[in-house]
Amino acid sequence: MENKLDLLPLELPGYKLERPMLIAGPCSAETEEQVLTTAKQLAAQGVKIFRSGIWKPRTRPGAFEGVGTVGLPWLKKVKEETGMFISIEVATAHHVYEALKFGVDMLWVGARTTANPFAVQEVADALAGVDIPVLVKNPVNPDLELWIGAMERINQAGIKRLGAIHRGFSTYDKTKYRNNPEWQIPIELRRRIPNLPIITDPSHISGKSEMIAEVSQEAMDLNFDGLIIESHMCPEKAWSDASQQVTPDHLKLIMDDLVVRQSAIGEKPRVTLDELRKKIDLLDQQLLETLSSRMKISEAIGKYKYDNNITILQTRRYDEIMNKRRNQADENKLNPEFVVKVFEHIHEESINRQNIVMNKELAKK
Ligand SMILES: C=C(O[C@@H]1C=C(C(=O)O)C=C[C@H]1O)C(=O)O
Repeated sequence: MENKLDLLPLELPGYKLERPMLIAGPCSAETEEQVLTTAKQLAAQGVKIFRSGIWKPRTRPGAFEGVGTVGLPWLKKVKEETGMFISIEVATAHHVYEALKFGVDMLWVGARTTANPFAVQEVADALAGVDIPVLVKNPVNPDLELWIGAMERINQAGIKRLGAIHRGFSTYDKTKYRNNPEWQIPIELRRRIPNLPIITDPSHISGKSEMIAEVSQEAMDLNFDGLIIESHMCPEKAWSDASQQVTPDHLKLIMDDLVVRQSAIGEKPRVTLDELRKKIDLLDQQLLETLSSRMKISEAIGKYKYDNNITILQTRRYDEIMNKRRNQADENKLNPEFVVKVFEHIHEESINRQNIVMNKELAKK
């Protein structure tokens, strides 16, 4: 499928966004005092774009669902008193109209909304004819097409200042992340739509304040364009997402420590990079040849199994292989989880190949 978005740079009036673009502010607007105090502290740290949740989609009923429209005048005040741009999440046409009424500068579509094309279309229709930057969070499920589809809907409504927010993906298993980053998905998004800015949300990926620096650094090293970080004047008292918010002072430390490497490859290091890349090309070639030889053996095994009436899947052998390869990972200084994933894919393909052999043999009869 073609991935074409009609894009303009993600700019705000009178403010050119530079890498890393930073959006910071509390998970939720709670009170006028909390919003203004947090905003002033952030503005003092040089933050230019303030975020705050007004309507909060919650997993279960009964949790704090945001203050709603009453919070919008507080944000307007933030804009007037600090000069920061203000940004909020919208999930319905009503949210869009209210946000625009109160001069919100930038909007984002949340992960749960992105997952629902009807909701995204409603937001897109409400945005028709409006020139405002819109960011689209990845859907909760690791579905790149759904993410791109949501951006296409917003783009088709005429929004050209578009960006993506990578906030990680829900998993049933508990991992060290609140939402698994699955970096390969935003990397693939970058490959497909190179001029689309991608902003990382380390707060929702990590779910804990002490991991935000690490995830932010990873985002920068993957050449993503910005960060959206939840910051609250008093995180432990926050009405939502207390564990993943940082104080404005903590945010400053994170930003000061962040190493922002250049994305372009300069003249001098190119020589060594070229050499290293040649080595990678050669190794990849060897990997492919090895894989091809392995598949040929699988096919021979497939023929043997056909002739001897044996099932393709041999669970005990498969199990033995997986255990061995997992142990060999360490010896080869490889991550065992990575090795297991690779061999799962190899096994799947090996089974497919044997299936094809068996079917061919069968057809000969
Ligand atoms: C190749 C075989 O068939 C299947 C594929 C395997 C593999 O590719 O490593 C292992 C076990 C079987 O499930 C085999 O039986 O050895």
